[in-house]
Amino acid sequence: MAEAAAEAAAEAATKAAAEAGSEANDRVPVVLAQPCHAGLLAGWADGEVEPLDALDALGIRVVPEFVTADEEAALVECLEAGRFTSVGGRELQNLGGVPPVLDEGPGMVVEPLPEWLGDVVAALNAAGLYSGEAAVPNHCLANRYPPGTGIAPHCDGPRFAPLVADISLGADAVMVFSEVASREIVAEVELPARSLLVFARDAYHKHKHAIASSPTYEGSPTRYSLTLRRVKRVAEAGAAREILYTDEGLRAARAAKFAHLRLISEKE
Ligand SMILES: O=C(O)CCC(=O)C(=O)O
Ligand SMILES: [Fe+2]
Repeated sequence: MAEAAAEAAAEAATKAAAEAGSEANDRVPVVLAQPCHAGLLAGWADGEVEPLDALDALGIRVVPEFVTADEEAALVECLEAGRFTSVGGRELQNLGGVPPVLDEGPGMVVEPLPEWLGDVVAALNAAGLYSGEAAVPNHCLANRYPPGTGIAPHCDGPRFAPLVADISLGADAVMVFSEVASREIVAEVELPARSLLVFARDAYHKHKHAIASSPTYEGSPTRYSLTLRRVKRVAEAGAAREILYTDEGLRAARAAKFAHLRLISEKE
């Protein structure tokens, strides 16, 4: 696709996503029960607890049944009320803003995370995942994988604080971690529907992760994931106004959005 056409498509998608956002925002919070998870991950992100196993030592842990089946259904319903943008087969919604691609510029113009997601963040916090404000997620990339799609090996990179909370909904998947330097596969981690995957430390910095293509048989379930992270560079309130209300700001924001879409569609 020619660059101009791609840019126009990205722009249309941005507009559609902005319009769709307000629909999804109206949804009430999905309240999570899971009292057993309180404190479960305290100190984990900083490597302050004894690892459970070799995976955990690398900075990878899966918490099965982080949400119940009812909560899963409610979360999927909230996602389906928003509008997904198709990027390289998989479909996504940027919630909380569009992460900046470039090192310069004012950073992400922060939009509040949708209300329906509020208790999910609270539950992660209650589990003790975040040791300080600098790690609390301000962004959620929601992925939807139509049959036959996945995500190629990639690192989430320096735009985010190195701590990912990834909730699987609707279907199981396997995440493959491979060492950046050697490309050696070090782990194939099962992500059952309703589980929470957290990864940090070496798993974040020294490994790529990938999701194999989803199955294509008739009636195969659709998988969704909520990937919650902290975007490190955010625009000051004044800068945000400049971006949103001046022609130059809007042009820069569009270019950044396009670069972001290109980045996430060209993983490896
Ligand atoms: O779908 C997933 O579980 C992983 C998504 C992912 O790696 C990403 O959005 O960066
Ligand atoms: Fe990722």
